[in-house]
Amino acid sequence: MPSQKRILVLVGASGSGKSTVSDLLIEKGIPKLVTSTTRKPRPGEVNGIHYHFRTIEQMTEEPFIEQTTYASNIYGLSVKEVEDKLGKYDMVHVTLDKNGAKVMKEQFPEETKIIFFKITEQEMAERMKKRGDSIEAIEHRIHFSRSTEELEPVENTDFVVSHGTPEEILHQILNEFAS
Ligand SMILES: Nc1nc2c(ncn2[C@@H]2O[C@H](COP(=O)(O)OP(=O)(O)O)[C@@H](O)[C@H]2O)c(=O)[nH]1
Ligand SMILES: Nc1ncnc2c1ncn2[C@@H]1O[C@H](COP(=O)(O)OP(=O)(O)O)[C@@H](O)[C@H]1O
Repeated sequence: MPSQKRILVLVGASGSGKSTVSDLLIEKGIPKLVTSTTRKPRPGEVNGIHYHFRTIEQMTEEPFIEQTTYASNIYGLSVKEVEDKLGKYDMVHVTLDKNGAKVMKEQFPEETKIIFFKITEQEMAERMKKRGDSIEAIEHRIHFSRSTEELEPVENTDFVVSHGTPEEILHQILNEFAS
C-alpha cells in the first residue's frame, strides 16, 4: 500500500523565502523537522524552534540521517527528529540544502516532495539585506551559491515556486500537496 506520509523539503538559496514559508506552514498545522546547526542564532531565532543550536562536539553525539557543511557551518537532520514527528503527523516539512534533499529522496522516496524556491542573485542580495544580514555575510553567501550552483533547481524537484507573496506561495504549495 502506498505511504500516506509526506515530507515537504524546502530548498533554495539564502533569502529565497524558505523560512518565511516554513513559519506559515507551521501556522497551518504542518510541523517542521527542526534541524541542528553549529551556526550562531540570528536575531529572533529560538533554540528548538528554528534550529537546535549545537557545538561542533554535540553534532557527533547522536545519529543523523544526513549532515552537510554549508557556508562554513555544519547542519544535520537527526534520526530522532524524523522518527518522532513522522510517527505523529501525516505531513511535515523541513528546510534543507540540495545535498540534504538528495539524501531524503533516496531514504524516503515515497514520502519526499522537493519544493524549489527560485530566486535571482539580485533578489537574493536584496532579501538578505532586508533581513538585516551584514555585507560580509551577504557576499559570503553569494559567492557560496555561485560556487555550488544553488540558484539552479535541484535534481528531482517536484515543484518550483518563484513569484508571489509568501501567502500566495503557501497556497500554491498547499494546492499541490495538501489536497
Ligand atoms: N542538508 C541540510 N541542510 C540544512 C539543514 N538545516 C538547514 N539546512 C540548509 O542550510 C542552508 C543554510 O541555512 P541557514 O543558515 O538557516 O541560512 P538561510 O538559507 O540564509 O536561511 C539552507 O539551504 C538550509 O536549507 C540540515 O539539517 N541538513
Ligand atoms: N515571497 C517573498 N516576497 C518578498 N520578500 C520575501 C518573500 N519571502 C521572504 N521574503 C523576505 O526575504 C527575506 C529572506 O527570507 P527568508 O524566509 O529568511 O529566506 P531563507 O530562509 O530562504 O533564507 C526576509 O526579509 C523575508 O521577509
